[in-house]
Amino acid sequence: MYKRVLLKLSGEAFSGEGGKGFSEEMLTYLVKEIKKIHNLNIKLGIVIGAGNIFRGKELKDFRIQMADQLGMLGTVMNSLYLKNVFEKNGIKSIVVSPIVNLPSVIPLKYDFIEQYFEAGYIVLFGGGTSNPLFTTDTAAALRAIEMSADILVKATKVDGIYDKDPKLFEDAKKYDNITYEQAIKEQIKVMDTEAFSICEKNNLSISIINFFKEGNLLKAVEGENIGTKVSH
Ligand SMILES: Nc1ncnc2c1ncn2[C@@H]1O[C@H](COP(=O)(O)OP(=O)(O)OP(=O)(O)O)[C@@H](O)[C@H]1O
Ligand SMILES: O=c1ccn([C@@H]2O[C@H](COP(=O)(O)O)[C@@H](O)[C@H]2O)c(=O)[nH]1
Repeated sequence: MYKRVLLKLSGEAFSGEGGKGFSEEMLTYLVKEIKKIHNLNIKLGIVIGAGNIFRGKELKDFRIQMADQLGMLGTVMNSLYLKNVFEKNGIKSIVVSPIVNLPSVIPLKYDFIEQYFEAGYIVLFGGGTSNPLFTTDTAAALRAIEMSADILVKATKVDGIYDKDPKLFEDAKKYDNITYEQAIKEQIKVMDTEAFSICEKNNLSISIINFFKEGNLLKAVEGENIGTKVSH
């Protein structure tokens, strides 16, 4: 079982697939799935996307730098939202972010992260990389390295990596294992090339799983390859 896990959650984990906003039903499901791994006493960091609010590239009439800043703020909103949901469910968490100065958000300081883990907090990393032109996949790779995670689990809406987008091609074939090199060479769109590259350089394996299948998150943390594993 992995002891230090960085979980990248799609913003759509809050809204349901293809949706916007926050769904009570989805949040109940999310808490149930998180409780299964939180009880294992692992050090858990979470990076949340903002697909349920804004993705920069979806805002067509905006300059990309502007749109991306809205996206990054969306990730902070999601982190705060999740902190509140966790609180109501007896789960201790803390929001850290390099981009905003708000009373419930702590500035990102590497030296303190371990103390939050030791005190039993889940650390919610908001604000992405703090730079436009990236996505939260790259932020997840960065934060995973910074917290010395054993694994980066990307919990998304497909069962893993396929040779082409399975949402568009019915005949797409799934890989159980793939190297970073192959993922980059084949320009696999499930995650940014930058994220694959950071993980490759730092020898951090990635597990891509379908978040919407009950029990998948627990299995991934226990080390089962239920989706696709990216490694050397
Ligand atoms: N080769 C591929 N294998 C698997 N999925 C692929 C592939 N190419 C494209 N995809 C698409 O990538 C999507 C997952 O990435 P996406 O960025 O949309 O989600 P996310 O990062 O989980 O969400 P968010 O933007 O909210 O963080 C899947 O829905 C899938 O359709
Ligand atoms: O480092 C980052 C991270 C995110 N953004 C912007 O936020 C949105 C939401 O993130 P997703 O990973 O797509 O869910 C993203 O589309 C970017 O617009 C950013 O600029 N920099």
